[in-house]
Amino acid sequence: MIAILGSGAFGTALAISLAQNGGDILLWAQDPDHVAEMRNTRQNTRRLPGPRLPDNILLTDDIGALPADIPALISVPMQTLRGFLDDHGATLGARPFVACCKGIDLETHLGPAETIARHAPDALPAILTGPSFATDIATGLPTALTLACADDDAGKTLQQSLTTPNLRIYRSTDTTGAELGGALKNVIAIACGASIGLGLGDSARAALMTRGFAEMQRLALKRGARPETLMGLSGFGDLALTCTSELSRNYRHGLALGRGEDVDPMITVEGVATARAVTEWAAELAIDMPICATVADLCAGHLSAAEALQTLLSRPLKEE
Ligand SMILES: NC(=O)C1=CN([C@@H]2O[C@H](COP(=O)(O)OP(=O)(O)OC[C@H]3O[C@@H](n4cnc5c(N)ncnc54)[C@H](OP(=O)(O)O)[C@@H]3O)[C@@H](O)[C@H]2O)C=CC1
Ligand SMILES: O=C(CO)COP(=O)(O)O
Repeated sequence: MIAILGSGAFGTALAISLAQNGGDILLWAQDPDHVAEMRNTRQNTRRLPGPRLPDNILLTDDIGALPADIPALISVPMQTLRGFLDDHGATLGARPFVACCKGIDLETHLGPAETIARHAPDALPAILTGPSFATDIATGLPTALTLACADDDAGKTLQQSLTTPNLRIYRSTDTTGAELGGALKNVIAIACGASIGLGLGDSARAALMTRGFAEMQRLALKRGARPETLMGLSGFGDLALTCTSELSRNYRHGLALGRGEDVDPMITVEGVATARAVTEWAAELAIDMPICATVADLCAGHLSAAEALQTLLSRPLKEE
């Protein structure tokens, strides 16, 4: 049995895929009405309308009822992870906690696996990340993800249990590289969306992706990440997906800003808070992150998309 805590689009998609392996999947939502709705309709109409929830997905709002020892996949937005762990970490006790979110905490500047290590000290922290749209996973399209866990034996066990016929899991011990790649690519996706929204074309987007990747590497390597992790699914792979697809909420958020359209504050767009967190953090570490800083200003309304473009284009010329 595997528990998935958080019934958003991603948690639900993972539950549907993992259910193919035959064992029971416990899917927890914080709202009892949401649980009742999913039980009655066998669909998650609020967050992932369409795909049917197989019968071996057991729905619950009782987090205290989780069997001991089974891994808990935590699929809540990054800015709520710390509060979730403070509320439920002790109840969940010692077991693998697999973070399924992407971002950097605004207050602590920690990524998901680091947040688990700090706020749920009894848990074994791991992270599941990489290029994957919830709708692709839920509809059975082939998807490859990285499972990073510093304890390689525990990582191997998780890799086995999270692999499904359509979900191919690669393993890493570099949790820092995996969590920073997943967090930072969302910020660059907002920049790419904005450039397309402004009508700047595909060449400008390729430049932003490349220079954005240079920023991702700069910060991650300084934090001790391994270069090959950044080149892998959780870094380059997810950057490529998110910067080029309108299925991405981060990319669509940027598109709207570029076009001067309103954005919906109820949609989970992890790159907005992460842009701010990473800009503050990079300043503390004296790392140059001009694209991330410009995205932070754009999202905060301090710059228009056209001004953001001008900010980047007017920077002093430098060696690549
Ligand atoms: N969607 C995707 O394609 C992918 C998403 N991810 C990552 O997964 C994470 C979650 O995203 P996603 O599932 O899309 O988000 P959604 O917006 O679809 O759903 C967020 C879910 O989190 C729940 N939630 C929010 N705060 C809490 C809390 N404090 N305690 C318990 N539950 C809470 C919400 O519950 P409620 O409805 O009650 O508010 C909701 O069910 C993000 O970090 C995202 O980057 C990763 C890969 C793919
Ligand atoms: O992380 C994702 C794809 O890997 C999902 O991207 P969005 O959160 O931008 O929709």
